[in-house]
Amino acid sequence: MEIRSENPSPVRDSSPDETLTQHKPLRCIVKLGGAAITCKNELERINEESLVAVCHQLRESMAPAKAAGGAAKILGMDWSRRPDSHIVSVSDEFDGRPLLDVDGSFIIVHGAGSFGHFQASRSRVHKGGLHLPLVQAGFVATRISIASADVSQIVSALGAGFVPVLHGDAVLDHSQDCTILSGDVIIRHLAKLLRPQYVVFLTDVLGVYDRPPADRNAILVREIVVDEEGNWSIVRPPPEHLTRQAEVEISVASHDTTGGMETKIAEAVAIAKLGIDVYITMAGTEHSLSALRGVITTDWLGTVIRSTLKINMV
Ligand SMILES: Nc1ncnc2c1ncn2[C@@H]1O[C@H](COP(=O)(O)OP(=O)(O)OP(=O)(O)O)[C@@H](O)[C@H]1O
Ligand SMILES: C=C(C)CCOP(=O)(O)O
Repeated sequence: MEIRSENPSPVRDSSPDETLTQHKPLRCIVKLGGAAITCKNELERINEESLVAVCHQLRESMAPAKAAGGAAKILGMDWSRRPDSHIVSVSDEFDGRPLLDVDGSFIIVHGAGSFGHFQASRSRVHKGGLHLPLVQAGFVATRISIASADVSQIVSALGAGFVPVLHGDAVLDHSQDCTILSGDVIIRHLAKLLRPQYVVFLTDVLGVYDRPPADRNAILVREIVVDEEGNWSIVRPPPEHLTRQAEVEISVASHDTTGGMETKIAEAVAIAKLGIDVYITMAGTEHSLSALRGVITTDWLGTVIRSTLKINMV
């Protein structure tokens, strides 16, 4: 079974030789899904409660063992809160460890959610046609709707101990001149280049269901395996427990320009094929914290997507 993303990928695939070397191994690439951190059906509205919860969990997961779960021991230098002052604020517990004292081996990619998708879908930027005035206008409007991030220096930023924060965008494209590049696709390419230990997709539902989760009979798919060819199959619950056996039915919001859950599964499968475990779960829950830590227990709720090769090796 294979799901193909509707959008052509504007990012060129790399050969294994192009795998980038870094100072220390990348622990995790995490997607903060737009469905979780924004109110995806309301134009440009952040879901602050969810975003704050996710940020706390990220900080907890990234903190070195000494600080995990305890008081933050970080040298703060946030001038943005005091624009007329150059005073450096130092947390009371500061004990001489360096600025940004986090385990820097994380990359965060956030979804657009209610930013970008509305503008892009109204002007059909994801379908190409940059010569059309409406598409040109939509291309600009989409880019204005989300703040920019410098993607080109990810490895240097990691090497310097920073946590790169990226996002999808309206981009120029070889095959249809312009399109919308999803954060989900960016993650697949980064995973191929940087080989994180695991990848986490946080969204507004617990994982992949056998049908749209709005259906109250929908069943959570707990585990999907991917073979060497990239074909995937559900192993937990056993397919015979599912109404549609090996298939999942997916609905995508009309203003979603990047394929919604369908794209996420396709990208997650491609990542798992590389031998990298992928966890999809709900943001701001105990399950997202476990996923961010890379510690999955039997009572964990979410969808694990992993390679059959890895399972055979265990
Ligand atoms: N079979 C399914 N299983 C799981 N979720 C599904 C399914 N069908 C539809 N969905 C919907 O997919 C949505 C999550 O996908 P979506 O791409 O919107 O997530 P996101 O990554 O958080 O958002 P964004 O792409 O804006 O960053 C959920 O809101 C859910 O209702
Ligand atoms: C500008 C847009 C709409 C980027 C979309 O990225 P995604 O929400 O990660 O799929």
